[in-house]
Amino acid sequence: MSTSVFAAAAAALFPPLTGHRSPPASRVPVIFRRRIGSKSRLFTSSSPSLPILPAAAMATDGVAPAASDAGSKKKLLIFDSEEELAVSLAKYTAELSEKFAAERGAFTAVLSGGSLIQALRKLTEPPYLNSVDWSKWHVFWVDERVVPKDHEDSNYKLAFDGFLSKLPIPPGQVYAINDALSAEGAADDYETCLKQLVKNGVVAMSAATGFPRFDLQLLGMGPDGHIASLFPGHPLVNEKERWVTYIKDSPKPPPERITFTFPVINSSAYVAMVVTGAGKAAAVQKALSEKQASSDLLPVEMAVLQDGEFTWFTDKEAVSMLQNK
Ligand SMILES: O=C1O[C@H](COP(=O)(O)O)[C@@H](O)[C@H](O)[C@H]1O
Repeated sequence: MSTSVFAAAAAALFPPLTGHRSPPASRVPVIFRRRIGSKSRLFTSSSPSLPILPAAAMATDGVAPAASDAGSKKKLLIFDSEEELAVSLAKYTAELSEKFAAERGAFTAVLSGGSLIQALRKLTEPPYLNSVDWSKWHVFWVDERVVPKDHEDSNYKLAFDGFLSKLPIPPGQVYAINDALSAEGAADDYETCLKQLVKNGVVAMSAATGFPRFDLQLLGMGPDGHIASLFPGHPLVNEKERWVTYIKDSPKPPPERITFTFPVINSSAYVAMVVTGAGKAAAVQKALSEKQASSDLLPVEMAVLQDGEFTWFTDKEAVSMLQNK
């Protein structure tokens, strides 16, 4: 891949790698930029109290290798095209699959629905089709619509048709919701399933939060800043106890859904937030620039990992409203 990568840090949000900082008063990210490649740009940050990623931890082709588990880190990758994003997302996911398969004998991958599934298409092609150890994969959904599995609105169907049906993942390791149950029943059932998988060691537990710690959550974001089925202004965004909950009045159809809660999303080891297109630029701009009062946070802004690495995979259109790109 003929790739250029720029490493950069937005001083307000992303502390620079070598100590350059914009004045604290500035709410507009000032970009510190260092050329390390050619077509995508990489912004990294960690919270001020946490170690800043060394340049060596950055990608040579737009993808950051698996990081250590210490602290919470944020990265912003900007690709010239969705095609390049898809290539990098496949490499990133394959590397994490290898890391966790070696470390714990299993790789727990959480999928969203929506545009994410199309962005995962490169994993279904060589070299990944043959090089990834698919037998180690355990697949979950961050949210699901309460519809039959063969319904056009089903996130399972979307993932099966576009991704899972092309991969040799053991069917018993693909954890779809029980579509014979009500929304309440399906959420309870999925939570019970997760608890069992924690007990038998397939899903890790976060010692820090007491919630399950998935290896990688591959998430999308709606134009309104929703992630999973956690919508702006909906009380579900404040759920603190449940692992999986349900919604019956989703503003985006269909209305009945089940969803992971923020404590589960935020306990992940890695999150890839995959966001493309100009229609999402306003939400990206809000999430990645000036911080608002906490009552005004979009769901995507509430995705803050306790101890993990959060990487935005974006294209130029999605970041078109950010300043100093
Ligand atoms: O309804 C949903 O929407 C979001 C975003 O979808 P996208 O097509 O705009 O990427 C998705 O992440 C979620 O899983 C899905 O249920």
